[in-house]
Order: sequence, then C-alpha cells, then structure tokens
Amino acid sequence: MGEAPALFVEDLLSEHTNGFASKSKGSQTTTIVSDKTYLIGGTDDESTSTIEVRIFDRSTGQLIVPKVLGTKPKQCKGHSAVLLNEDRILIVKGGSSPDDCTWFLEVDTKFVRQQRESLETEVVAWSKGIRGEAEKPIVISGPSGVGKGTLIAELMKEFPSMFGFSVSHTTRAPREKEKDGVHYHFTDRSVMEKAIKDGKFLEFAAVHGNLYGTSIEAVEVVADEGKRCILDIDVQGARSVRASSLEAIFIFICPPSFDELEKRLRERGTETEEQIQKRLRNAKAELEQGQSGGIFDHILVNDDLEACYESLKKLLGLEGIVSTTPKSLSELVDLPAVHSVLKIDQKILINCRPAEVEKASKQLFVLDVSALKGGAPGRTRGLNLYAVDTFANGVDGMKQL
Ligand SMILES: Nc1nc2c(ncn2[C@@H]2O[C@H](COP(=O)(O)OP(=O)(O)O)[C@@H](O)[C@H]2O)c(=O)[nH]1
Ligand SMILES: Nc1ncnc2c1ncn2[C@@H]1O[C@H](COP(=O)(O)OP(=O)(O)O)[C@@H](O)[C@H]1O
Repeated sequence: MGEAPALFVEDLLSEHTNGFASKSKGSQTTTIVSDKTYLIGGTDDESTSTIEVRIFDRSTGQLIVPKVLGTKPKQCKGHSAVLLNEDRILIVKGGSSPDDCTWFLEVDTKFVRQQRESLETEVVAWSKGIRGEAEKPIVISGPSGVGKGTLIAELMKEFPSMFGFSVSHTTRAPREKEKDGVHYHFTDRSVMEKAIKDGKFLEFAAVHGNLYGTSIEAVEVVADEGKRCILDIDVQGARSVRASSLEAIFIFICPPSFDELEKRLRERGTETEEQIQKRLRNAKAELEQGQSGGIFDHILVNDDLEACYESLKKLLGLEGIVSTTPKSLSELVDLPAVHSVLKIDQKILINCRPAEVEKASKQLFVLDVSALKGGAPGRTRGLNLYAVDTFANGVDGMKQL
C-alpha cells in the first residue's frame, strides 16, 4: 500500500506533464500559445526582483520584450506554468506564502487585446490569484456635492475590514483636510500623462478642468487586502470602466433637487465661487447622463442621509451584517520550490516532493480554476485550493484550505 497515492500522481505527472503543463528548465518556463512561446522567469539579469516575461514569436523568429501591465510577482525559487483556456498562463510560485503562490499571466484576454490595440505594442498583464469569493468592486458616481464621499466614508467606518477605497490620482490641488495617498494621489499633470501612456491606468477623465484617474495598482492594493474595492469616479470614468473588463456594480447618486445640491456644495466650503459655478454647470450634464440608462445598475436619491445609507447597504446585501475580520492565511503551509503541476480539466494538481514538505501529509494540492472571476486589471478571484492528505495508507481525504 505505502506510497501508492504519491506514486500514482508521480506517474501521471511524468506521463502527461509535457502535454498539459509548460516545460520548465531551472527557474524558467516556456509556454506555447499559438505561434508564440512565452518565456517566463529565468533571465540572466540578477538585478530583477520580479519574474520577467519575454515572447519568442515563431512566425518572425523574433524575441520580444512585451509591455507588462499590472503588479509583477516577486521572484521566487522556482515556478510552474500551465496554459488555461488559451488566454492566460497560471503560474504556481514555489517557496511562496499561500496568499502569493498563484498568479496569472494574461496573454490574450479581452483586457490584453484592448491594451494591445490602444498601446500599439505587444502586451501581457499580470493578475494575482485570490482564493474564495471576493465580491465585485463598487463604482459610485454622482455630481459634485451630492454626498458620495460622505456615504463611502460611512460604509468604510462601519465595515472597515470589508471595504477598501481605490485612491485615485488627480492633478487638482489638495483641500485643507485631504491627505496625499489617502484621499488622492496628488500628481503633476506631466507625471500622470506619462503613467497613462505607459498603460498604468484603468480609466481617466478630465473633470472640472483637472485630470483624474484610477490606476490599476489602486484597485489591486485593495484586492490584496482581501477587501471589496470602492471607486468614487465621475460618469465618464464609470462609462470607461463599464466598457472595460473590470466587472463591477455601478451606483449613481442623485440629489433631491438642484437647489439642494448647490446648498450642499456651498456649505461644504471647499471651493471658490468660480469652482462652484463650474461644478454646478457640469452637474446638469452628469445628472442627465447618469439617469439616462446604460451605465448604472442602481440610482439612489440622497435626500435624508441615513435613509440613503440604509438603501445603499440594502442593495449591497449588508442589512443586518456585522463587520467581520478577514480569515487569516498564516496557518497554511508554503508551497515548496520543487513541485510539479498537471492540468486535468479545470483542476490543477500540484505535487510537492515529500522531502521538500515540512508536513509529509500535505504533498498534493488541488487548485480548482473552474469558477474564475475578474482578472487584469485587478485580481483573479474564485480560486479554490485544497490539500489532499496522502498518508501511508492512501488518500486520506480532502481538506479545503
Ligand atoms: N474618472 C474619474 N473621476 C474621478 C476619479 N476620482 C475622482 N473622480 C471624480 O472627480 C469629480 C471631482 O472630485 P473632487 O475634486 O474630489 O470633488 P467632489 O466630487 O466635489 O468631492 C467627482 O465626480 C469624482 O467622482 C477618478 O479616478 N477617475
Ligand atoms: N443627505 C445629506 N443631507 C445633507 N447634507 C449632506 C447629505 N449628504 C452629504 N451632505 C453634505 O454635503 C456636502 C457634500 O458631500 P460630499 O460627501 O463631500 O459630496 P461629494 O463627495 O459627492 O462631492 C458635505 O458637506 C456633506 O456633509
């Protein structure tokens, strides 16, 4: 009996690895997607702290260094690569913590195709894999002074472990109480324009005479904390996000009347008269566009603040929910550097060599990728990782991590 399950898996792997998974040589993997070969990691340049990507185009014989979007994964001791659905490569990092071991290199997803067209160059995008059901981001729009910031602040105060704010970049000057990196990343126009050109932004728009934009990193930072992302962006930005591959819930906030909007804006006391006039002029168009359909899933009227906040909580399914702390992943084992992977339908078997594993009972993991959601820009959600206990007397059972 003894080693049977482990041997069985080894046999499967040695028989099929070349057919399903990528070839691995040292710390580099090569994955073939139509006429391109993706070379991941293993560059001779010791100075890079992240996993590098190059593409060998077999039709032209050229080696291309693509534009890489998204936060790159940090170097690791060894990784495996598996092609999924012809549009993304799953990377399983060895020697990495459980919350950093699964990454996706998107090579032909909708987002990558869009970016390839707009940046007119070869593009790939990294997206970190997140286990479990992280909820869709929430986009909140509405005219200046309607109460977006107030409602978001209440939500974050009541559910601090559930929501995280996407900190936008802007070229406008900070208000007295605004902090750089908390309310906005206050930026020079030339710096922001360059970052936009480099593909670092999910969306951007000129609003009230300034440039505002959501960086890909702003959304990723929130997902990495295991939180649901809230974006406070204008109608043009909401339209861009709607057209992008970021799945989100879109909410438009309306004032009870135009006079009330003007009153709130004046009483806030953060703008000059000229700025107030500009914001009120723009509010007319925003209200028309916001309510005309096509962009927003929900429209809320912010008349009485408490009533509006309750409606917001209701549509987000938060009624009667008490804030919880995210589950800690620290008790899970790290994947060893030496491991092999095998794709069977939508399940990836990750086999860890017994000698490398601290706990011999956890030498086989199953990564279920059948319910993937999201992806670049942002994280890939819905991963399911199980450890299969392979004790001496056989497969002992599956334990969800
Ligand atoms: N498109 C876009 N709009 C943004 C972004 N950040 C903020 N905005 C919008 O820019 C507008 C002006 O924001 P702000 O100057 O903070 O003024 P406020 O709306 O009066 O508080 C608002 O409609 C915001 O929703 C962003 O990253 N992208
Ligand atoms: N329902 C409401 N009734 C009265 N005042 C409100 C209400 N909601 C927000 N306010 C106030 O209106 C002003 C503008 O709100 P704010 O959240 O800054 O708007 P926005 O972020 O949409 O520009 C603030 O002074 C805020 O305290």
